[in-house]
Amino acid sequence: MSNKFKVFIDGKAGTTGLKIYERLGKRDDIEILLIDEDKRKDTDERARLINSADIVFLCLPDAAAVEAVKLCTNPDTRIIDASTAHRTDPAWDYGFPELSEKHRENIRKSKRVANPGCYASGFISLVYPLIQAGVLPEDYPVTCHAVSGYSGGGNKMIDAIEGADKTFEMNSPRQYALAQHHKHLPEMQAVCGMKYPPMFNPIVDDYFSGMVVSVPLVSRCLNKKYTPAEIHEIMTAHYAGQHFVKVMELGGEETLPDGFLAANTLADTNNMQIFVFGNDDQILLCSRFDNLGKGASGAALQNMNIMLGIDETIGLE
Ligand SMILES: NC(=O)C1=CN([C@@H]2O[C@H](COP(=O)(O)OP(=O)(O)OC[C@H]3O[C@@H](n4cnc5c(N)ncnc54)[C@H](OP(=O)(O)O)[C@@H]3O)[C@@H](O)[C@H]2O)C=CC1
Ligand SMILES: CC(=O)N[C@@H](CCC(=O)OP(=O)(O)O)C(=O)O
Repeated sequence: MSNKFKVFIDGKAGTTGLKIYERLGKRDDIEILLIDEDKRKDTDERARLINSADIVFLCLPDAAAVEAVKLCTNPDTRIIDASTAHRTDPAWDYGFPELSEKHRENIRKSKRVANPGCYASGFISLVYPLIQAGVLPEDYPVTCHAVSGYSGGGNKMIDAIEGADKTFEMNSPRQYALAQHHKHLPEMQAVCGMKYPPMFNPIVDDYFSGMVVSVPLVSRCLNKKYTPAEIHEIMTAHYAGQHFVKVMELGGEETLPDGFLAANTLADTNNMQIFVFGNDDQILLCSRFDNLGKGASGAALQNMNIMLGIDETIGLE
C-alpha cells in the first residue's frame, strides 16, 4: 500500500492544470491519478478518479467545476477549485492563507477550498489589511488598475496570441471588462467586506505571465489622514512572518532602481511583493506576482500543503 497522497487534477490539460501537474510531478510524496486522454471529459471516469483521490484540483470552466463537485460522493475527498464558481459561497473556504490565521486554519481543516482569482488575489492583498486595520472606510470608492500576461485568459487566449491569427491589436496592451462586470468583482467586495464593488480596470498585454494590481488611495479621504510610511507599517505588520507575501521597502527604490515596476519579474514563482509609494496625499499600493503562480496554480498547491498538514512551501521554491 502506497502512503503517498493521491491527487487528481480535473482539467490537467489546461493552463492552470498543467502548471500544477508539472510541479507535483517533481514530488515523491504525491501519487497523481491520471485520466486517459480520450476519457478526460467522460463523467463516469472523472467521478471514479475524483472519489479515489485525497485531494482534487478543479482546473475547469465554472460550469464544469460545479458539475465535478456534484460527482464527489466520497466524504474524505477534499477539493480545491481554481474556478470562479465557489469563491463567494459561504460553504467554501477562501484559499488565501496570508489574510489571517483564521483563513489559514479554515483552509487546514477544509474539505472545500475556493482558490482566489488572479486579479482578486492582488486586490485583496492590498485592501483587506487596510479595512481590517480601520484605515479604509467600508464605503470608500476604491479604484483598481491591473495588468496581466495573456496566460490569464487560458488556452483560448494563449492560442489567439501565439497562433497564426494574432491580430495587430494584440501587440498592444488591451483594456477590457470596461462595463464593470469582471468576474472577480464579487469576491473582491465580499472577501474585503466592502460596501460597494471597486471600479476595476484590467489590462491584458502581449507577454506570457505575471501581473501587477494597483490601488490608489487619497489620504485625505481615509478614516483619518495617513502617510505612506504609516500605511507601509500597517502592511508590513499584517504580512510579518509570511513566506510568500513580502512587503517591500517603502518607495521601492532598492527593488526598482530605474523606477519601473515591471509585471513579469515573478513569473514561475509563488511569491507576491507589495509596494507602497506616494506622498502625504496620494498613496499608491501595488501587488506584483504571477497570475499562474500566487494567482492560480502556486496558490492552489500552497493550499494543498496546508490541507495536508505539511510545510506549505514544499514544491514551491
Ligand atoms: N489562467 C489563469 O491565469 C487562471 C485561471 N483560473 C481559473 O482556472 C480554471 C481553468 O482555467 P485555465 O487553466 O486558464 O483554462 P484552460 O482553458 O487553459 O483549461 C481548462 C481545461 O479544462 C478542460 N475542460 C473543459 N470542460 C471540461 C469538462 N467538462 N471535463 C473535463 N475537462 C474539461 C479544457 O479542455 P478543452 O480545452 O478540451 O475544452 C481545458 O483543458 C478556470 O476556471 C479559470 O477561470 C484561475 C486563476 C488564474
Ligand atoms: C487576462 C485574462 O483574461 N484574465 C482572466 C482572469 C484569470 C483568472 O484569474 O481567472 P479566474 O477568475 O478563473 O481565477 C480574466 O480577466 O477573465
